[in-house]
Amino acid sequence: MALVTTKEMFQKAYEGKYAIGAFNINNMEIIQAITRAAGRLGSPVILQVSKSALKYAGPGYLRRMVEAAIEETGIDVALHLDHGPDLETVKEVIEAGFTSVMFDGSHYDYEINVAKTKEVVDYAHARGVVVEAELGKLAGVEDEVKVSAADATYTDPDQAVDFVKRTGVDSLAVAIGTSHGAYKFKGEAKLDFDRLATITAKLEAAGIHNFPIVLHGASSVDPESVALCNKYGGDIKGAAGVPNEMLRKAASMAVCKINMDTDIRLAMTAAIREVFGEQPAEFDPRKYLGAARDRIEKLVEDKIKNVLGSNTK
Ligand SMILES: O=C(CO)COP(=O)(O)O
Ligand SMILES: O=C[C@H](O)COP(=O)(O)O
Ligand SMILES: [Zn+2]
Ligand SMILES: [Zn+2]
Repeated sequence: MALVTTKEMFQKAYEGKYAIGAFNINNMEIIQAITRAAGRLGSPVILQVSKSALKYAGPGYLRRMVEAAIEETGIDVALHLDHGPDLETVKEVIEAGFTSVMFDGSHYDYEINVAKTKEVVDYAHARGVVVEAELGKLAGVEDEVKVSAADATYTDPDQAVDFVKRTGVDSLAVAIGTSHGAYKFKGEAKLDFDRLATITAKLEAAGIHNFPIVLHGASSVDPESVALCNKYGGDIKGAAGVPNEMLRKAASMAVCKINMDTDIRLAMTAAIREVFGEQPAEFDPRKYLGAARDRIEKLVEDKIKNVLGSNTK
């Protein structure tokens, strides 16, 4: 019933073999849709804000809207910085009351990623805020890239253990084949679950128990939303996401946080396009934003109940 960190959420999710949904937010309708769905299902939820969403809405606005949502629904919410690029942004959101931050140093050389992540961990932990970091490069494997080259971008299990030990992070985003956006796979969807299992086994062997793993780029890219967008003037071709059964499998393993933004964008756009397509005379924002809010609410409800398994937790 409050703004909380992800600590307890993740431990319960790990033991219960389910995952917490982490949904990107940037306006009131999206926040209401996610928290109302979660509230109805008695599910904890993570609301996450990217650097560009911070710029769009402002950290103070977002925190106050999230507080209003908590007041309305009574659920536990973690307010999280998504892909924090530097310590300065981390400081800004902690100042604004965020309870969790991600520092994404995955594009730096390994030792620099370790050093910068450690700096963020020291700063955040001193203020009661938890930290997610990223290791490995999140990008789909291109058909023409050889296995060895692809290997280099996936998270190395031994490095993951070293990274967690040296930085003291609370959770780790790994690269096992997902990618951001609506175009994740060219052919058949494939995730490296063996690698995920190895990462966990090595962490356990090193005495790091029940360590939460995070899956970015986990939207399933609902074909119905894509079709609606295209039916009403959109141009989204070759979109493909992570199948729900793979997300369920990840949730049953060490993955405690599943990130979804693209699915929300598509649901919102589909609903708005449909209103404009069917009712060209409509110009009341509450009509199309309300329809968008309804569609996002249904999406989140379905994810919580049928994919994440975080209902009544
Ligand atoms: O990982 C994400 C945000 O950090 C979102 O991923 P999607 O693009 O698959 O929704
Ligand atoms: O991980 C990326 C998220 O989808 C956020 O994207 P954004 O930077 O466009 O807000
Ligand atoms: Zn990244
Ligand atoms: Zn991400």
